[in-house]
Amino acid sequence: MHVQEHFGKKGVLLVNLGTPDAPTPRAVNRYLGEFLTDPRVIDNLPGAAQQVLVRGIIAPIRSGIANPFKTGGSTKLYQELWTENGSPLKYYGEILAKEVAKSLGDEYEVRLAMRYQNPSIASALKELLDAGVSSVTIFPLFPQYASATTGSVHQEVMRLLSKEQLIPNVNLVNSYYENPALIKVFADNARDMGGLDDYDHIIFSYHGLPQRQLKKGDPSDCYCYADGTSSCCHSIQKVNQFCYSAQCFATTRAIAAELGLAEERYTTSFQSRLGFDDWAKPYTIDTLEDLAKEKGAKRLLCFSPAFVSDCLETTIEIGLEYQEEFEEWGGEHIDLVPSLNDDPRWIAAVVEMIRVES
Ligand SMILES: C=CC1=C(C)c2cc3[nH]c(cc4nc(cc5[nH]c(cc1n2)c(C)c5CCC(=O)O)C(CCC(=O)O)=C4C)c(C)c3C=C
Ligand SMILES: [Fe+2]
Ligand SMILES: [Fe+2]
Repeated sequence: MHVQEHFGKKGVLLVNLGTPDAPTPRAVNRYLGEFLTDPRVIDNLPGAAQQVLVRGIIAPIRSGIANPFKTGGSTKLYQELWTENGSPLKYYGEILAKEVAKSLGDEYEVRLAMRYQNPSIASALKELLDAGVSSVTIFPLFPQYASATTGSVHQEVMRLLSKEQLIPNVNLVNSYYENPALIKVFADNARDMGGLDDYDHIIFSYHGLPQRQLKKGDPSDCYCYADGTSSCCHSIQKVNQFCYSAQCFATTRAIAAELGLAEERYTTSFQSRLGFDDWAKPYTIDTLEDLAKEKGAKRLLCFSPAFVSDCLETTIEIGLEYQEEFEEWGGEHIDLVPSLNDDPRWIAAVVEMIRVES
């Protein structure tokens, strides 16, 4: 129900984080340069210092461009991730946009954009505005809200729209961490693997965030993420409704409930820490070490419900790097629950959420 009639199509922008254009040091350097100079991603450095540090040191070293004789860390990982279809994050994003457009039909105009690199938000938004859409619905491909991801997407959209003479109706989707259809796809994907009881333990591993950012995002100041033992963000209320950590715990609870998992069978943990500051705890890597060394765990099942498609952080970081460490500590195998990717049930879930929001 809208306050005015809509003429023309409704625009939809599906936005994910972004990925390098190619698995080469130059492209990875460009990607990391844009990503890590975002003040919502590294939020504790003055602008000029962030530019110098990221573009002069962090991105060149991480991408390997600073050392022409050795392929750098992130570039090597992207080379392992790359498939004949390119980066999975972009490949599945493109399929999602195409299928969502097909399901929504003529009433809608749908585009995929990436917060960093390509296709850019600027180019996709321009296409929608040029098509004369009556509204734009921004649908970030992050089920849980974080200032560094969803917040940054929304800020970039608002920055671009603020320059327009004609600003259409705008809908900004914040999060969908408990969407029943999304929860069911993750749960069904685990069920389809068969034998949940055969696993020694189940991990729900989310992308981490610096504790500093979690504190800013949760006025309740409960520090639930500082050591992973406090339980104040293990329920969502008005005060912590946008807390990333609280939303992650809520996603875990919903999947666990759908599967009927007892609480002692699973752990929520956080991965992909960058830098020297404390991030949300427990760290996935510490949880794996404890499970292997102290609890004698051999077979683990791992959900990655902060990501809607395969990406570096799932396929490579968990599937290869953590797997290797786990084996060194005496474990045998970490099975990854398949991501949502181009699953028709996930596509239907997105279509349904967009119909409600637009
Ligand atoms: C799912 C939500 C994500 C949050 C929250 C997030 C926060 C965050 N990330 C970094 C630094 C890096 N992240 C990198 C890769 C990456 N991150 C996400 C998602 C979230 N990040 C995705 C989907 C990906 C993979 C993209 C792909 O191409 O497959 C990387 C690049 C890889 C590397 O060099 O290690 C960095 C760097 C920070 C600092 C941060 C919060 C402050
Ligand atoms: Fe990240
Ligand atoms: Fe919290």
